Amino acid sequence: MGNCWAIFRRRRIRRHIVLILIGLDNAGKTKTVNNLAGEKDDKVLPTVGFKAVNLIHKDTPVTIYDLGGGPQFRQIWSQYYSEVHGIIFVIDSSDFSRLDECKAVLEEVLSHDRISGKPVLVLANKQDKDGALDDIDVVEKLNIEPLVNKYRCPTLVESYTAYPSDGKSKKPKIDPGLRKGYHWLLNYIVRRYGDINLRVQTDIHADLERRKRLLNKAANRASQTFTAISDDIATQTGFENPNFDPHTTEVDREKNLERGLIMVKPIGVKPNSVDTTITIESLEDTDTSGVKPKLSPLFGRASNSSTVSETVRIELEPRNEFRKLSPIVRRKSAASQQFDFQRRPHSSPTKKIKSLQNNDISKNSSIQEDDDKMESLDDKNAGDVTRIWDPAYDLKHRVFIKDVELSQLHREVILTEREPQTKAASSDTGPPLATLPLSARPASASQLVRRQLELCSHHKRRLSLRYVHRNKTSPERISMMFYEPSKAQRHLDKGDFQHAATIN
Ligand SMILES: Nc1nc2c(ncn2[C@@H]2O[C@H](COP(=O)(O)OP(=O)(O)OP(=O)(O)O)[C@@H](O)[C@H]2O)c(=O)[nH]1
Ligand SMILES: [Mg+2]
Repeated sequence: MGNCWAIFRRRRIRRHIVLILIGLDNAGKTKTVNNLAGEKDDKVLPTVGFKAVNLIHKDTPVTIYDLGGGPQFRQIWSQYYSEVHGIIFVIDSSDFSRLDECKAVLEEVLSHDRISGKPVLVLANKQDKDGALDDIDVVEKLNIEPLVNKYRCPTLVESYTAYPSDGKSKKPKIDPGLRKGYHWLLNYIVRRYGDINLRVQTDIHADLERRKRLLNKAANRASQTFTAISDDIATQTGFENPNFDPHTTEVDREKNLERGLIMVKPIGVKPNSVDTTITIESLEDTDTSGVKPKLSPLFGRASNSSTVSETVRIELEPRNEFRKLSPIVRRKSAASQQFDFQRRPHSSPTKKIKSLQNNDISKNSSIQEDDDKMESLDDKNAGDVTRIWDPAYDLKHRVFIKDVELSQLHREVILTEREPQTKAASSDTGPPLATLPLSARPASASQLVRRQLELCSHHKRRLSLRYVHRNKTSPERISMMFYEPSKAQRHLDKGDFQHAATIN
């Protein structure tokens, strides 16, 4: 009865053994796996990436990943380590010049925490060549014994020759050394399948968790903080402001500063991060009692409480989505346009303000979408670190919502002027967009975001906002809000948002 139960249990376990076949390039890995699979191969080519071979061993399916051994492919080996039950490491035992490299690579593999402890078959290939090292020499030259003891890898070293097919027999012969080694490895795994597979599953799960954590981390890193300070600085720091007024004097700007006009300045920019979030702060200070606080960028006034500072964190859509949301205001009266885009301010507008005296941009503009154009411009400008201005688009204004360091992933909004809405009825841009609000071109990042909200409602897009409430005495409170657009609205207010959850 006990025997029956043992047989029943053994049958119930569905085994699937996964092996990797690695070693330096030209060691003969592909030739070896072809031998094992009984495949004829007159000529083998270097493996680019990997090749998966499925075999059966005593009713158990076996998958062997034959990985490319070239230096450029070795870095992908580790991606397979978690899911393998055993390792086959092939050595060209006739190539003495690469023994040191081989030793270093073997140690790197065995020391990997997803490999150490797993069974390893070391195959000393090309025994047919003159002077080839046999298995005992290989153990000695590669210092295999202390190595496998150190990393607790049950190991067998076998010497063999991966035979070429002779053309007569259907299947290539399998060298007895190879056969012996292969069977040893599979039998070892089958005997301890429960333990080894548990380890494999645990490693796979841990990898998935790690990947999730990394993704979350990347998303957090992607959050950039921008503090509202002024349009001038906005231009200097990557928010190229098409409404930047070159006629404003330095003194005026100082005054604006005192009045708390919005400036946009990235804080703590980390290279390689993606700017998916813009934070605009409205700060109110007790010392500036006579000064009216800046309007909250999204929802009217900042808090009236003198001690509270409010941070509005606006999650923008990912780049593609953002592009769809981005406003394009098409200019119709090109003749009146005097703006010199070749010499428009880039990184330091203050020095070039004088050159922009002729700017005569109408404040009466509205928003239209033009995805096709945006698409082509997006392609054109992908990776545009230096922001070369293309005269072909000289009637358009660009607003870069990113810092230059984040060049690969920058977002851009292209704005050109358009005639007032009354004339726009005959425009070629389609009727639905005519209902979009007439408003001045965005003067700052906050206005730009407000535009996104307007478009969001117009296009019935869902928008989520993550709020961070701060004050000087209590800890930060983070809450999420969602906006589900139901009807096109000219203005959005706090009441239009659903309060979804308080995170903290
Ligand atoms: N003489 C001899 N040549 C062999 C033997 N095994 C493989 N070769 C030859 O060695 C060369 C490389 O073999 P591959 O199987 O492509 O080597 P690999 O390890 O897969 O190389 P990569 O895919 O680049 O990592 C080929 O020309 C094979 O014909 C062998 O046992 N004896
Ligand atoms: Mg190969």
